[in-house]
Amino acid sequence: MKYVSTRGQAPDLTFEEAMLTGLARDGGLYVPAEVPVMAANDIAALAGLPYEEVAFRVMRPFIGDSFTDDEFRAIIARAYEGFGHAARAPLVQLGPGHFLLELFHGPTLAFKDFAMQLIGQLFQAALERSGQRVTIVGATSGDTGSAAIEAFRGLDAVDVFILYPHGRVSEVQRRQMTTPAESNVHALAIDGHFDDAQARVKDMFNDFDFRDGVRLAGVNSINWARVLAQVVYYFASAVELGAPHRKVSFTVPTGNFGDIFAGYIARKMGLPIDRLVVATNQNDILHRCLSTSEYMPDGVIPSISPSMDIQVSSNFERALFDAYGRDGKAVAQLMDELKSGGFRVSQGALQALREHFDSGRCDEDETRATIKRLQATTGELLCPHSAVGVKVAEENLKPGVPMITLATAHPAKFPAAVEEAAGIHPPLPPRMADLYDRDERVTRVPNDLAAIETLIRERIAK
Ligand SMILES: Cc1ncc(COP(=O)(O)O)c(C=O)c1O
Ligand SMILES: N[C@@H](CCOP(=O)(O)O)C(=O)O
Repeated sequence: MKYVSTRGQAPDLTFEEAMLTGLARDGGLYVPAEVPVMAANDIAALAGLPYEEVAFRVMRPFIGDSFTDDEFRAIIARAYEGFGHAARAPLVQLGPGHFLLELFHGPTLAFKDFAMQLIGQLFQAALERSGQRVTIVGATSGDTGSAAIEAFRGLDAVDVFILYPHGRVSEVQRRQMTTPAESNVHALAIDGHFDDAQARVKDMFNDFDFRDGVRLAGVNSINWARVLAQVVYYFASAVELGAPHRKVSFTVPTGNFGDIFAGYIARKMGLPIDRLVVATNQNDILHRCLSTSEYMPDGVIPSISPSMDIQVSSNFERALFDAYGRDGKAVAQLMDELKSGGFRVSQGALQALREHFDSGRCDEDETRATIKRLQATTGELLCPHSAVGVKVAEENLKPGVPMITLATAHPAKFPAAVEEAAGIHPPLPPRMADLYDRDERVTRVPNDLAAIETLIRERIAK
């Protein structure tokens, strides 16, 4: 199994190489050269299996010989043993034909744990084997950072630096990143918004002296292994509702396009997905692009679903690569245009995107109203991101095709917004009850590449 860059100018890599590399050296993102297809009877055979076994069967073809079957099974078992629900990703019915996939039972209460717990184990196994050390950098609007810190804290072979936008994450998210005491964890609060943090991370990957000097690795969804781990719950939930004998649709609260791209991969693998619906908050660049073909970032507006406050959506590049017939040059051209303001997707590529994706937008009042209404009618207390998904899903229900909305975070990560909307304060699980009493450790950094690189070099030299 080989991985190729979306910009066509970087060397092809194995799964393990792509995982440890993060961003391709031409600035692109790695994708499988070919997506393996699962036969309908192999999909049907997933019914009733434990989540871990579904994970093994779905991901195995992408791993090549990077890990043996026994190693990979053991890694998967360790990754999910700390989840607070036996089903890992339970499905709850919200109404006729509408289901919620609860992805927030992992250690940091967001869907990121599904991938991050797995790649924490994969990195550890690969680094032990090679005896190497790496410096992980990540940008976060709140959830990737806490999940990465939880997965990598205390690991000898890794220093982990997480850039989050100062003042723009929830207090629970911030404390999850700033309270771990392990010395290999470094929370950095950047002056700017998420897009700035993500741009600086990509700049570090494109600065080869720095990249090679500190052995840079990435854990954002630029890392293919992140996306792959998320493909699994599309299979697990669709099979629970009757796939492959029946089609299902998914609505996905979307920001960086990683989670919904995982659904797109599941569809390419043969899972009968009818529609993949992109749900955005008021930072609706993806909805606008799919509606009008124009991709023009116009500034991030802070919202009550802060993890989706993104205008430069990293994984959209992977979807564009396919939509442009895997033409790396065309993608590189679009990304150059993005640097100078934005781009317009060609009619052919737009049509290709619309074959898979629908989209919708949910504003702040609608988000609050959805949290309140769902709590009153179903008893389900949604986080604001999941509420965005539910509202957009309701507008896209189709008779005869079950809709699964991804619930991407636990309401307790966003207690202020949830309480304002529903009048209920969602408590943290008991294991996190002392989160507000723990000491915080964070470094404020300017939105300046050289300053951030200097700080990282100094910290890892200690
Ligand atoms: C709670 C939550 N919902 C939705 C999203 C959007 O997911 P993606 O960036 O994969 O589109 C994020 C951030 O990634 C998130 O943290
Ligand atoms: N919403 C994310 C943003 C980063 O996304 P990623 O999936 O590319 O890591 C967050 O919570 O940090």
